[in-house]
Amino acid sequence: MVSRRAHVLAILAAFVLDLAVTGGLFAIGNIEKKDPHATKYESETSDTFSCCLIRLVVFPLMSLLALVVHRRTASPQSRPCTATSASDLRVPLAELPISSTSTGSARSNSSGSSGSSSSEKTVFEMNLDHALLMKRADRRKEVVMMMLFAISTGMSFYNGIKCIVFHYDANYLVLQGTLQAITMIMINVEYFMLKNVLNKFTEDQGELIPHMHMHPLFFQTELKCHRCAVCGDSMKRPHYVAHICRSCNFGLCPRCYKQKDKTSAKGFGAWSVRRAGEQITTWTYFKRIVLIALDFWPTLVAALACLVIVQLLQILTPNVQGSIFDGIIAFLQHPESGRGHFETAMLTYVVVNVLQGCFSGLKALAQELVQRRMACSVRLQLFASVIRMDIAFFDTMHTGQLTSRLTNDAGEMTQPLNTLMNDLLANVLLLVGGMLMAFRTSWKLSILSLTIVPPITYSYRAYAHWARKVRLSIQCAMGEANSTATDAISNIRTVRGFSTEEFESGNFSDSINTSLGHGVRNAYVGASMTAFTTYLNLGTAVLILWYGGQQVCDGNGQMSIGSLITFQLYWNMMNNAFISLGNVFNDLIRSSSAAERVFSLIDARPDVNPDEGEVVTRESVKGHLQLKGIQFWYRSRPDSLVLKGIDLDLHPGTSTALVGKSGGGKSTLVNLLMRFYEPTAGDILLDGRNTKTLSSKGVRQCCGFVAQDTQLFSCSVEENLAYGLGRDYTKEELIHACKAANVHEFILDMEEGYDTRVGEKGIMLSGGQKQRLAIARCFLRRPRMLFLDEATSALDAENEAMVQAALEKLISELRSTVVLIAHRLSTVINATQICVVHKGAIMEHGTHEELLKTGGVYSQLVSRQLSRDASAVMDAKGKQCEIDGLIEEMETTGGLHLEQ
Ligand SMILES: Nc1ncnc2c1ncn2[C@@H]1O[C@H](COP(=O)(O)OP(=O)(O)OP(=O)(O)O)[C@@H](O)[C@H]1O
Repeated sequence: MVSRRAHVLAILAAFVLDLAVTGGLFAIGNIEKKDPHATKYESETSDTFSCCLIRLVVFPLMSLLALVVHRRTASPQSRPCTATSASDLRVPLAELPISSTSTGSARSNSSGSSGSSSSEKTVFEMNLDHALLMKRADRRKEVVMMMLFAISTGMSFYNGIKCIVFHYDANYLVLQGTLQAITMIMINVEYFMLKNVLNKFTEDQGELIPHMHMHPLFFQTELKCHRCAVCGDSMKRPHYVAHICRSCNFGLCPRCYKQKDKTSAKGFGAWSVRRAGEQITTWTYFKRIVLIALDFWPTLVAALACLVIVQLLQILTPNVQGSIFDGIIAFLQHPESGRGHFETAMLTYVVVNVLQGCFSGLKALAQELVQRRMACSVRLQLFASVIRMDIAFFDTMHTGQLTSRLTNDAGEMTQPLNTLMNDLLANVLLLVGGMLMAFRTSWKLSILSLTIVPPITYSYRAYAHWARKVRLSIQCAMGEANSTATDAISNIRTVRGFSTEEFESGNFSDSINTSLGHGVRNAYVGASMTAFTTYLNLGTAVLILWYGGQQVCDGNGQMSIGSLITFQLYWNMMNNAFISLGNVFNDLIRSSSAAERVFSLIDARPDVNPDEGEVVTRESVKGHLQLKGIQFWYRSRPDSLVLKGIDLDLHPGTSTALVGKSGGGKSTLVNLLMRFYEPTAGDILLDGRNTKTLSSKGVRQCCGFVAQDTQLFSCSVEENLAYGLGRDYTKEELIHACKAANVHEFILDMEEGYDTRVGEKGIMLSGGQKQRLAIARCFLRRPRMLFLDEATSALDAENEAMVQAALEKLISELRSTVVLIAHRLSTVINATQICVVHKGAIMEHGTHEELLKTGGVYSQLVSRQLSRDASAVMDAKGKQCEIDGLIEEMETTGGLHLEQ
């Protein structure tokens, strides 16, 4: 990082150089006093001198003024917030998630932070006030700097015009011309440096919270449709506040920001996916995209070679065209000798065009090939990275956002190659080549024309900076719209059931309209930019034709008609190249926003790398699991300790049932055993080895798992059964597993048997059928460790008994270690040990008989079931099991007649 002092010293050096150049021009003017044109020299040089002095005084003073204006506006003491700004903002603050509870219970409920103090509200208000003041201060600073920019542009134009009317001495022509050109450069360099140093002195430092994110975070309002990178929640109305990183795509909602002082927020580091100290800019993404393209370097080199040839031919064309016109004029003046000149020029023109067509085709082909391969490579990398992420990552990431990154963003971010070659490289070549040729044709006209370059450059830079933010907002809004649509469509039955179609449409249109709003603003500003640059170009064209035409009319041989036409063509070429370069910025910026999202995912690394650690296989594992002092909290809820020191010993060939109230932590425990998450404290040992040292992929390959919400893929029954098996299987094996899970008959009843497609997420099957398929999938796997999370909850008593029997067989045959979570006592009664999990701890454990004897929670549960005390059941699911029991009993006693 360059220090402020270095910036100031650089500006002083620039001023000294400017003064020296002006001194040089002035001195040459004085040497030539004896010349008949001495007065003219003196007046021109003294004029240059006064302009320089104005620059040395006015430029720093204006910058100082901008600094003072910024400081005074940004200081809360000197400018308290007015009624129409910050105080207005304060009023609805009570509705914000982090507002104090003192304002009412409804608010405290919505905030979910009943412990918030009123001082927190003040800090939040202060942040809002500060953000508002900084915004206003920046705007005022920009107004002063715009005035300075207008002055520097005026000076630049003045100097350009002076260059062409200046009476050069033949002896010092090169020196004087060079000094004039340097003066023009210095005017722009000084403005640029002053602006930079001013930004350095006025920039907001942000807040660095290293354990959360490696770049400083800035409090910002109006971030509608942006999502918190940690909890995945959208920023809330009315101010849509977030603490965002200006370097990468990271934003914290106020609620997650409140966790910043807690040590438990350590896990948030997974989101800071950049290497330490790396500053992410458009340029960074640009470099990375180039690096991806380099993977296909032979085709790329061919495309580049063709491009260079095409551009060189294009640069040659105006020269040949000028020669044709000069040839025509020579032919008119001297028909004998002029004809040859004309014919040679025409022949050259034809050859150049034929070659240009041929190489353009080759370039297009090579480029298309590289681009398609690149898109493929990015999508593969992105998916590979996403699919390897921790489950915790998916807890905080919305499916809609992820798919949007895979499809839209991944496609858009590969566009830069096109932009890079067709626009950037091609136009840079045209610009440089055109400039050299233009200087060769008329250096004075060239300097005059170049005066418009700085205003266009600065305008594009400012626009590009602004447009980047707008593009990001548009993408966020589109991502939000995607998420809403995905949510609504995948939960369409719930949406229809609750008649929330209008609510969902409202949410969708909210995001779409936000994106439209940003797009419309972008269109207006973009159009103004186009109009501005068009007028600048038009002015320059008028100047060229006016001054060039005069030189041709003077007839002193300084310029021929052909040269004027050639210059005009070169100028048009440079101009078009320059305008296209502006579009390059826009395209690169658009792609860089997409790249920002894609690379942030490609760079993300899981906390646990599935391939790291000692490899274990089904054959080498016995399945003895030991849990020692396991503690755990979810990263997205670091405040609540879900497991509070669990100790358990699970022997091979045994089954352990986890029972207890909903939310007690049973599924979480199974998730840890499956290594979906790593324990926050304590160790899990597999056959005496800490699982942290084992490859999580290997461990999972020894496991079978049936989740609460049975997950099937949109493919055939057989493909679902063999999913992730990793070995060959026989039809007999498959049928045996299905028979054990009592699913074989039902599969055969379907039209296409094992080839029947089950639909998206198994939509064509009933809950019980899906569960039985998932159990059969586990049986086919013959796992060392089997985890069943309410895997039989949707089965009737008969089916459940059959599955139980199959489980018994699995345990005795394979000596598998089985952990099952169930709410029905009938499911757990035969387990080797039963653990009652309550509020993250194991309250009691033992066999059914042992637990009945202790007279604890378990025995109370059993006795309440037996006494059919419906009001004393443990939970909603407890009620369900009583009803099941009642139904069974009534069926056997003949008291219940079910309609067929
Ligand atoms: N992905 C998650 N992120 C944050 N908190 C979670 C997550 N999953 C579960 N929790 C919380 O952890 C606690 C324990 O949940 P868990 O699913 O382990 O309970 P359970 O005993 O299995 O409940 P049930 O019997 O209803 O399935 C609950 O308070 C729950 O809200």
